[in-house]
Amino acid sequence: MRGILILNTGSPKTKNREDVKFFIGAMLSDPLVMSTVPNWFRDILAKRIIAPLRASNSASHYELIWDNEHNESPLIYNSLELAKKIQAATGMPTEIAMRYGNPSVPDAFARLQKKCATLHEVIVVPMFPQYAQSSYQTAVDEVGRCFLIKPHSFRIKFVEPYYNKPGYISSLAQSIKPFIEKGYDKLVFSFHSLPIAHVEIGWNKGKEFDYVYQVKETVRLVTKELGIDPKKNRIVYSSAIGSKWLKPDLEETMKQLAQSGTERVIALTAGFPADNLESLYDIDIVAREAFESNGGKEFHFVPGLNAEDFWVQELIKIIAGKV
Ligand SMILES: C=CC1=C(C)c2cc3[nH]c(cc4nc(cc5[nH]c(cc1n2)c(C)c5CCC(=O)O)C(CCC(=O)O)=C4C)c(C)c3C=C
Ligand SMILES: [Fe+2]
Repeated sequence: MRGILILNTGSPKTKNREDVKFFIGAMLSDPLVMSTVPNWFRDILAKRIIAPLRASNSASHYELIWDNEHNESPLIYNSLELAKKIQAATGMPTEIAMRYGNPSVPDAFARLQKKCATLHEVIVVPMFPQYAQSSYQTAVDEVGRCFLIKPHSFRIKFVEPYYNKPGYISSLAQSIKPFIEKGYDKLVFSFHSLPIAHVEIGWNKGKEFDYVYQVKETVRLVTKELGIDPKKNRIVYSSAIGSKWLKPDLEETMKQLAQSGTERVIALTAGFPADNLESLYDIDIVAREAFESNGGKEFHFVPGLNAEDFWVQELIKIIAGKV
């Protein structure tokens, strides 16, 4: 029997400052995330300097987007819902695991084995449509490390970034279409920003590792699928932590669009299939506020694909490509 592991970055255990600090420290002490800092200094910088400095501000953002009804971060809740639906639709045991924090990869492996004693293969599905060393690579490396640390009675296979897969493109198009039909001036595709140094490493390796190429391909294919005017699109980047990161910036672009007379904007992230801090806070709160307070009239946020039935069906087809 095969099993499925839905893999993502992770979220703090709670929205409390201490848990947020722990999560930020874990993320930033990852050499694939903070790669320009010497090894001996990375942990100190991440856990003792940046995390304590950033934690209160970041916790206040989590406070605004937290799923209080389910007492969970939206990212974890959405991932659990997706896993439940995939398991129900395929009959294959399905679990979630996070690169940082919980649920951890070893725990997810154990739960899959508990669900199925005859498990012979686990298909790992990193929930990153575009490749980045700080998202896809570090997550699959973690799965590899946890797999090799002790003997397992199953093998593992990885789903590759699906930035151009028809099922991802058509799902995005389907989620955007109702907003397009109401009329709009600009369609803003937001992606997580990256340090230029990471972008260059990927670009030198080729298209398979080239974040900006994959971002542009996703947008080109969705535009084609929707049959809309590419001149009304904007690609922007959010969450930059420094000047030498990918631009144009989401918030800055929203201000400029509003100030130059754009009235109706549709905004979404095509870089995160599951809603999280980056979509619910950066787009639906910060970008909305930047647009509306600068004279913009209508701001429409397209929710993530999360556990939408049409996406579940298409993701299963993407996963089946690995079977
Ligand atoms: C496309 C996926 C992601 C990329 C690429 C990525 C790069 C990246 N992130 C940081 C720093 C932080 N990321 C944080 C949270 C966070 N990041 C991603 C995804 C990508 N990150 C997710 C899904 C999350 C969790 C969001 C949630 O809802 O919980 C954080 C903590 C939150 C905050 O304070 O903003 C930090 C810090 C760097 C430095 C980086 C590339 C080098
Ligand atoms: Fe991040």
